[in-house]
Amino acid sequence: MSTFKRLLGFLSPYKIGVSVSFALAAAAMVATVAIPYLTGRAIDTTRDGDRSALIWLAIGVGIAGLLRLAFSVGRRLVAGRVSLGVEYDLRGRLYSHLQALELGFFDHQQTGQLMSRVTVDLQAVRFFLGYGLIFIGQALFTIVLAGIAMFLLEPGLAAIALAPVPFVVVIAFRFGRRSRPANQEVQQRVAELTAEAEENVSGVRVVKAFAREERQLERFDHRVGRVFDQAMIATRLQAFYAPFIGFLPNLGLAAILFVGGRQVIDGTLTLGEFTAFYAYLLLLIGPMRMLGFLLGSAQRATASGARIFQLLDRAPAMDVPADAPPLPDGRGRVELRGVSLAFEGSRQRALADVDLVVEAGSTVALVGPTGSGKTALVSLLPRLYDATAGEVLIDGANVQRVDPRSLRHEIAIVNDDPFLFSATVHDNIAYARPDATREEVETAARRARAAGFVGELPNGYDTLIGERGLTLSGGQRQRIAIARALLANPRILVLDDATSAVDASTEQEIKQALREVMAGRTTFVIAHRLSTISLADEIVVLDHGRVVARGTHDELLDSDDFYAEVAAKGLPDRIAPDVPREEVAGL
Ligand SMILES: Nc1ncnc2c1ncn2[C@@H]1O[C@H](COP(=O)(O)OP(=O)(O)OP(=O)(O)O)[C@@H](O)[C@H]1O
Repeated sequence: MSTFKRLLGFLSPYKIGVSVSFALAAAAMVATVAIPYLTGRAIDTTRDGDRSALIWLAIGVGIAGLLRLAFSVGRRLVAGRVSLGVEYDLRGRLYSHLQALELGFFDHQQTGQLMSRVTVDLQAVRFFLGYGLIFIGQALFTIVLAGIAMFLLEPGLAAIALAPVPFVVVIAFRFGRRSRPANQEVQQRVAELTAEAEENVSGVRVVKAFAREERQLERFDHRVGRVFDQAMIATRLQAFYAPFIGFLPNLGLAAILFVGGRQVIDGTLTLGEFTAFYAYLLLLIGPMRMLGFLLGSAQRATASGARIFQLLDRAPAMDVPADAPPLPDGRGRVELRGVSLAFEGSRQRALADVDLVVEAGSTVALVGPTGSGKTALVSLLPRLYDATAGEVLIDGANVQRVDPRSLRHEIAIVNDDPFLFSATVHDNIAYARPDATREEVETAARRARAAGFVGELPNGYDTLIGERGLTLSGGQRQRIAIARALLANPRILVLDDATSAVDASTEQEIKQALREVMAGRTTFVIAHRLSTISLADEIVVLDHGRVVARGTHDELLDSDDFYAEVAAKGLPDRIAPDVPREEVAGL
């Protein structure tokens, strides 16, 4: 189905509104078309010296004007509602579609590109569907009505006056064909520009830190220039075609002045008829001029529509069975059977044939060099990604066959750079459980060792924290995120470098607290500090996506050279051989 037809589909819930708009537009045009007729009659009446008829004709013009006003106001109100309704629906559809898409989709998208679709493109579509389409209808209706009126008045003159219309139609179509690709490219470049702006703002810290403002400005300028150049191409097309379309009827005007004027002189046409005729022709020029602009907006809407459909047509890649049951009860036993994971667009497997059983309630540390697949492994548990091969089971249920909401309810992940919303501390901690009481929030914060600094914030738990929690330090953000995870009371807790930004003594404190909260739930710890790793009952060593060793810290130090090397090189608090592990770990 063509993009245009699909766009019209968005109007289907508003059939009544659209019909009423068209009917009101038509009624307004009938009133408009009546005015030249009445004016012509009035002029002839002046010649005949009929004063009383003149009054009635003047009243008639006034009434026609008022009707036109009333119909136009009504049409704008109804059409405005349709337009905003389409915008409302489209926003909702786009947003819920984005929510339904799997995480992997977002890995390959620039935020600005998505933003641009839900703002710039959506505006173009809603303007056209709400207003443009009706204006086009109104313009065509005016042309037809005025044409009929002219033929009724004087067919010969009408034929001359309307002679340019076929040319207008041909040129308008040519314009449409040429401007569509030009507009599509403009929209694409605007999206690139939005993406660039978005990156500049999000990356402002790096930009400032490296004093690269000028380079960013240059890049931005380049993008702005690209938009400018392409928009100029579209503007040139518009600048040539739109006035040209408006110019053609002027030829008719000149011809009518010449031919019609002679007929008046010869006495075969009254002055009134001639004036009416002339007024009809003037009436035609407006819509014809508008037609060029409106067709341009139709092209923009189609270009934007194509970009919106690209997004809507991207089906979620993560299958969820229709009647997926919730995760069965259990205490969080995790089993990976022959699991492999290859990220989209990546040739190497991030995980390769991993077999792993983590008993309920135990704590396992994942250790391995950077890029060895630790984060990849834990992201399979809540189905942030799907294993390419093998099965991930939680309490005996394959994660791909249970309801993802109930699954994710039972797993909380804290990572090294947690995202906090622009909301109060309370709301951020209670994100997974908005109904949590202040007392519960405070308990979670205490356990995460966040209560201390939250108490010092200007409004305590009601302090608004800025976008991405910029007003908080990295370590503070991590502690809020730990509190958020604890309040969710999950069956499985994943701490992915979750304490990397807190100082050693705070980490000790958090650890003491974590020992309490880890009791009774399965915990995965990814950490580079030996002190954190030592919290684990068991350590799993990963390398290049494979499990290369597992055991306790002592076992591995003795038996596994790789772990010994990772421990020695990768961990800052390298242990002296004679210091007991508990001491190093601060337990
Ligand atoms: N979303 C993604 N898309 C494509 N490739 C990815 C994605 N996430 C990770 N990778 C790749 O998968 C491999 C494993 O990454 P992973 O994040 O699991 O490593 P890690 O062991 O957690 O590393 P680190 O200790 O640095 O956090 C890496 O080669 C990485 O480049």
